Amino acid sequence: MSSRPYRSVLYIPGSKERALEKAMGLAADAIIFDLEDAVSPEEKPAARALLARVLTDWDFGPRARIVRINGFDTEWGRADADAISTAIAGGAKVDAVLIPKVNSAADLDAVAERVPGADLWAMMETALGMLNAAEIAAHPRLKGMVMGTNDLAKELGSRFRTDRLAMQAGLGLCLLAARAHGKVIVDGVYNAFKDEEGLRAECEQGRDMGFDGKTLIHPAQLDIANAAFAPSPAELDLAHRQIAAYAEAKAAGQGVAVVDGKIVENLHIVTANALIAKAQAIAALAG
Ligand SMILES: CC(C)(COP(=O)(O)OP(=O)(O)OC[C@H]1O[C@@H](n2cnc3c(N)ncnc32)[C@H](O)[C@@H]1OP(=O)(O)O)[C@@H](O)C(=O)NCCC(=O)NCCSC(=O)C[C@H](O)C(=O)O
Ligand SMILES: [Mg+2]
Repeated sequence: MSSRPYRSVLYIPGSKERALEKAMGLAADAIIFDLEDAVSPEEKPAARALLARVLTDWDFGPRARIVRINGFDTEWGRADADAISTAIAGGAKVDAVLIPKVNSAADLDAVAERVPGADLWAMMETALGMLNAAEIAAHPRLKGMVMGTNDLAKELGSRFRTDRLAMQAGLGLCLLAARAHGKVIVDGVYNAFKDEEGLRAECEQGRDMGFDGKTLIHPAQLDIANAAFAPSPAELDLAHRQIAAYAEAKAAGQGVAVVDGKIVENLHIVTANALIAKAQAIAALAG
């Protein structure tokens, strides 16, 4: 699995130069430069050219750069892929290409062939994609998955609920698939970008389920996601105490320690070390 943090993954319409400029100073772990749904058909050619320039000339620091292209079932998809491929060959820094509405591993093959120079990420947002999540996650070029909960709700005909009951089957299937194959997985967006409490609750739900972070649509959502998906001081304190107690137990010839009334075994030490490594990666990102 990636050691790079993906707590906050901000979508920016590829057509909005001002927002792209602003992103260079925002506390996002990763940016999705969007050519798909946030860009109107009329704006797509200009957005493609703008992104090629921006990704070559501008400095986005440690933020991961992910470009969401249009699907190959649209008139823009192949031209997007070719433009990104050419830009990469010309020096553009692109960490990954994000493919929308992935239904099967074959959808990834088509893009993989056309963009040899970047990792692939998949938007998980169709009913068929949910059912094929395991083969999609197993694709050798795939490094990450992004939940597209708006499109999924549209396909399911489901309604928004704060507990996201209708999403649970799909979220769970994709999480299982991503974890089985060691891939990054990021939760869907929270549309009401002025509703801080609602966003915080949904971030915490996603974090507790096991997601690496949340996709976001507005800079005002960054701090909440960054806080929710980072290890808390209390969690880090517990991790250090577990490691110390387990080392002591082991030295005394025992396989199990007890901390705060709960058993600590080797598997808990693996989790504790992963948590500390995550905190260190976040600190390194902040410089
Ligand atoms: C939602 C918005 C349309 C709101 O835009 P606006 O009204 O302009 O917001 P503000 O005036 O509050 O903006 C304040 C400043 O912040 C900058 N800004 C705004 N949004 C972004 C952004 N995403 N990244 C970077 N900077 C941003 C503005 O430029 C202002 O800056 P300044 O001029 O200095 O004051 C807008 O936020 C927006 O377009 N968001 C992105 C929408 C988007 O990308 N949608 C597609 C992805 S979601 C999706 O497709 C999900 C998935 O596929 C699914 O199926 O679920
Ligand atoms: Mg979508």
